[in-house]
Amino acid sequence: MTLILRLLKETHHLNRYLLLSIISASLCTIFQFSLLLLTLRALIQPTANQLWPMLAIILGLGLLIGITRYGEQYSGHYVAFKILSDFRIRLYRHLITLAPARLDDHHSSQLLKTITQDINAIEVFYAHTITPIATAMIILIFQGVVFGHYAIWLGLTAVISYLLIGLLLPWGYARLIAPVTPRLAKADRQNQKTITELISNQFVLQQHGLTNWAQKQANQTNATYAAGYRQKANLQSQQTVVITLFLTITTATFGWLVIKTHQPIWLAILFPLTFQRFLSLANLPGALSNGLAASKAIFNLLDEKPDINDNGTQTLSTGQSAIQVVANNLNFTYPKRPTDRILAHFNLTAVSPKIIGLIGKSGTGKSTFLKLLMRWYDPQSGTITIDGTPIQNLTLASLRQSINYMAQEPIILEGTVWDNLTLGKSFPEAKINDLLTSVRMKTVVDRLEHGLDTPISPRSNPFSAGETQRLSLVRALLYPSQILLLDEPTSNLDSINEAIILKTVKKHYHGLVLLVTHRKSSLAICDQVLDVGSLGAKAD
Ligand SMILES: Nc1ncnc2c1ncn2[C@@H]1O[C@H](COP(=O)(O)OP(=O)(O)OP(=O)(O)O)[C@@H](O)[C@H]1O
Repeated sequence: MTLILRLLKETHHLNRYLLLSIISASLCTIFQFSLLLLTLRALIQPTANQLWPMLAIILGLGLLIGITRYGEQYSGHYVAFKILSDFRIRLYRHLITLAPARLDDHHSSQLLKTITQDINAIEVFYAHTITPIATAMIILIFQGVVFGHYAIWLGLTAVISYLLIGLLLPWGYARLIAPVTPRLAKADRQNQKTITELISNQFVLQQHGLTNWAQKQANQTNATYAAGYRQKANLQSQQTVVITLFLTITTATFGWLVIKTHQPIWLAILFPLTFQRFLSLANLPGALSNGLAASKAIFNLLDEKPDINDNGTQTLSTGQSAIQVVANNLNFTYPKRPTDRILAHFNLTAVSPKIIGLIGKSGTGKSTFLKLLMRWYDPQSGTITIDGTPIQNLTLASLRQSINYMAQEPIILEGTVWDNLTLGKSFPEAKINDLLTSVRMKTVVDRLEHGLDTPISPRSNPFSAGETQRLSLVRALLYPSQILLLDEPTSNLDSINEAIILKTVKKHYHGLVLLVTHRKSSLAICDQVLDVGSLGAKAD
């Protein structure tokens, strides 16, 4: 209930459209009911002198049905699409405050599900629950009163039948289906994950003769999913059968009452045609349970507090070339692994212009220190200062603009080669060509049919790993910054690529470079080498 109230509160600005949808839907059903009633009455009890007025009324009702149906669809879809876009925008905005830390942990696939599938489920929830329930209640009263006007027993039978079919049965089945839905969703996720892994890791599986084993795993998760799906489908078919049975019984009872109370026979024909709005409620349990589960996931994400705040007000002056970074007595554990201390009393001083190599055993915390410097996370205690200013006192924008970060896996964006280098800012082509020449990429790019205008994307990248890394160095050099963080940028590359990258950095970069590396050959360009283990990073 709290969830539903919060959903309504969060979308209160759309309430007038919801109301419009409910009013249009109710009017539409009232006009349909009146049309059926008048037509049946005219057919079964024809009166010659009423033919033309009757035809005019029927035509008028037809027109009104069209208009109100349009109003219902228009406002319903408006609410649904607005909710879709509003929640997406809110979630994206919120994610920007949570990222990069939130995307740095290992649950980003769940996050993507929340952004895509869960928002869609909320949209379905609004489209298929609130308006249908409210409309059904209005129609229940209206049709109950109309039938009651002919005979009180007819009115009562109609109301009880509507309640049974629109409320009690769906509610009963909702209780039966409720435990199955999350189980099914979990099995579905597991199944998709297993199959994706089976396909994407096929090479490794074949190499180790594990294809059959992986296939068995996939069959098992698939069987669990299929069993859950069958259970849900069975319950839903059962519900359809029970509803049909109830409809038959209530129609027969109503017909019998019509005869008993000497009412016109067309009332008995009209009655079974008046269930449309109540039958549509039968699908409610599915939409409701999916919608509630989805809103829970979305609200959990929206309620998540960022690991860092952006309360700093100072900015770094961008012009100066010399810069000093000091880490003083840092203590840090990742929020998700609070018992695993990564940095303990960690100290480091680095002054530009200099290339400083950071070395240390795998997992000691070299990349972690870079993440603290970029403020993906804040340390539990200790400070990092740049030119004497604690980085918490700087605006995030200023801090991050003063740092260029190149990771082991270069980032390729959807767009042309030019877009990927310039990130939308305008640069003289000669400057780009110069840098491309420095990293020996000019001829590689020129060989492409459309040169710098060639479209590339993470899925369709015509460059090798080394070439992509060299392009991302050009991007880094185009955007001036005082600090360049290189997180094992050459570890996947051959010595030629490594040499090109390091020589270009040495030649073109005049700020402070922190180079995390395991390769002895990379250390040759460093002015200073620091072993993070001796500075306070995790010893084992
Ligand atoms: N987002 C995270 N959440 C929890 N633990 C993390 C996270 N990122 C890294 N770790 C853990 O922190 C420790 C230090 O990782 P880090 O990547 O800083 O080490 P590293 O010295 O750069 O290692 P390598 O040389 O292998 O790249 C590791 O044990 C790692 O598993």
